Amino acid sequence: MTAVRFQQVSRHFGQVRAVDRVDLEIAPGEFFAMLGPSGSGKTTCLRLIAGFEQPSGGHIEIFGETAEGVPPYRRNVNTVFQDYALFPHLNILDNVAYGLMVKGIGKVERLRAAEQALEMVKLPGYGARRPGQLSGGQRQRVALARALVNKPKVLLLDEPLGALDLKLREQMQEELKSLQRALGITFVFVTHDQGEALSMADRVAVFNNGKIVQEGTPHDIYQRPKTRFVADFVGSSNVIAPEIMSSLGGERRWASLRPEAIRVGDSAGLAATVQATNFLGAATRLSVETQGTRLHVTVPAGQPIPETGASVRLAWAPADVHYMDDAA
Ligand SMILES: Nc1ncnc2c1ncn2[C@@H]1O[C@H](COP(=O)(O)OP(=O)(O)OP(=O)(O)O)[C@@H](O)[C@H]1O
Repeated sequence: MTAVRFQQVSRHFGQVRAVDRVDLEIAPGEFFAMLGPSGSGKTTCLRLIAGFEQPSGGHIEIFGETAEGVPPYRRNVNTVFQDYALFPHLNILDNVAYGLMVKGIGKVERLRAAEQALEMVKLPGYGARRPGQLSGGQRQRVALARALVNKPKVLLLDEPLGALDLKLREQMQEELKSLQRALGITFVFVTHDQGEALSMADRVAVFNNGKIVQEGTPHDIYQRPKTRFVADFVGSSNVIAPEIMSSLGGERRWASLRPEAIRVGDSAGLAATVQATNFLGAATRLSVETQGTRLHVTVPAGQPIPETGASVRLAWAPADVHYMDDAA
């Protein structure tokens, strides 16, 4: 059984092909990330699963049932929005219980379920407050509890951590991941943050121009990008032109080379000049120039950092060069 299946699904808005013949299969219990730049069609895909949009073409199934024509509230799916969409005039418990009230569940039962959901997201006892009395991270948890209380089979998350500062975002990434494991619910997560997708997801689909350009485990996507677009978008790889690869003794094809795969020394290797150094804390990022091409190199903390303007030699293991099928 597949949790979510897209067969040649499209969604057009006038001339815009927001989603363009997408095939997709998400397994039950999977943490699936949709990653891509702004306007690449991720949110529209999520809205198609939720039922807020209908496809212009193709077929969608959710747990084996045809989704076309089924309204959002009849799908076993809930969405957590980036802006959380909490009701400011209701207290937290009523916010969380709202979906159950709409379904006609009695007061005692729905408040008990809402309390449980608040415990799940580590906010027990916060029920009497109003959304305005909570921090951003706490509001985010309430939004999550409000979706979980409905016991959806698929939880859709649209950039749910976008409004949080970095530290809180990292903490919530871990919490979301462990909650997902504990509950076994299928999570479909939209983000334009490659670090977030790679660290949280079991599988990632990379979107560009309404299409999935690559799909795989975070490791696959990072280590073996199929195209220049994926190499560039997922983790700032060096993309090296065929002429340069062949002048370096490699194949005459486009290749990607991760900044951390390049070693900097002063004896053997490719001659390069340091153009800039950028201290990042755990590492320093160098920008170097060689044969008219600029490369990025990551030097881990504790190793000597050459000065700007210094001549250095670059080396890497041939196995770290990843040739790409397609130059698009
Ligand atoms: N209701 C709409 N009417 C017209 N065009 C739309 C509509 N919704 C989305 N689009 C267009 O469809 C394309 C894909 O949008 P979508 O929101 O799915 O992208 P996205 O990858 O989620 O981007 P973001 O990260 O900015 O949310 C964009 O060009 C967008 O302008």
